[in-house]
Amino acid sequence: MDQASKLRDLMSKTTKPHKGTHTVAVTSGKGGVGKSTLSANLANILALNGYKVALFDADIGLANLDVILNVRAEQNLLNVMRGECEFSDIVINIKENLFLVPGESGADIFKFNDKFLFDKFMNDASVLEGIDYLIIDTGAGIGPATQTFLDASDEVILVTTPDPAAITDAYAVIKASCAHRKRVFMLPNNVKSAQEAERIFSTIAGVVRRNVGEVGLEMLGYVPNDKVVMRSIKSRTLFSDDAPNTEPSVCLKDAASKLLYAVEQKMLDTSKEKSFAGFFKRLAEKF
Ligand SMILES: Nc1ncnc2c1ncn2[C@@H]1O[C@H](COP(=O)(O)OP(=O)(O)OP(=O)(O)O)[C@@H](O)[C@H]1O
Repeated sequence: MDQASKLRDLMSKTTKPHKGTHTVAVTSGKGGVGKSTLSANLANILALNGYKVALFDADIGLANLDVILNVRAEQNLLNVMRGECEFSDIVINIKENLFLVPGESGADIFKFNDKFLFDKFMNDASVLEGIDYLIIDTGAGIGPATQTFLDASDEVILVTTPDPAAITDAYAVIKASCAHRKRVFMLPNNVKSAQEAERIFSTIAGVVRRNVGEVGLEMLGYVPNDKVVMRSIKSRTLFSDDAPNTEPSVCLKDAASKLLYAVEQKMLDTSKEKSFAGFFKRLAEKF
């Protein structure tokens, strides 16, 4: 069986009714705050709950997700756009319901505006039409490529740590890249307690209210600083698999439930058709 047929076969084994692909960008103001670790574990939690999930690594310059997931991404979307390989060749099936799509750090992907290859990619991308959640690990900061990924996504999760520089940079992302969004979810990471997470949230929310205006900043939850997280990173495993009952996993499961609830609610009042390939079409139009 060729790779495209294998993927189609995996897509057909579904446990939940497919209601379109929801795209969720995970971003941060500053690098090294845990964005990739939380993206991978959030995707894993959704996959464990029966959703079909693709993780799109848009931060490949600082190659991360393949390391975290302990796989080797030989080629990425850039190779597809150059016509060097097929889309299905780059998709890595990590485990049941979880797929990795190695991307590129930004605009380079869509500089290759060969219409034939783009149309072919759009057609080939239909192998992942059954994906329920596309989680995008974007680059950190306010660069134009990251902004484009945020603009093309349905939801944005902003990760920050208690580090004052990370908080200032998180605010800068909201001001520069999210001022027009109705909703941005905040996910403080590496915190000492729920109270510390709340304090970070109210600080940023206060500054946003005074200076940016109508962005609906919502607390998605928090993840504590915990050696379980560090241990799983070192052993290249996911803490949500290794230690499902520890505080980081339980907290991230709570955040995932909140995300699912918010997305389901939004679906009730929008008829916008969402598809896996549709996200890349939106992205290409924006670049
Ligand atoms: N909750 C946590 N508890 C303990 N350590 C953590 C936690 N979250 C992240 N870390 C540490 O932070 C490091 C950086 O995490 P990660 O690579 O996910 O960050 P990132 O924001 O994606 O970085 P980059 O900007 O390079 O993409 C990890 O190696 C880990 O040691």
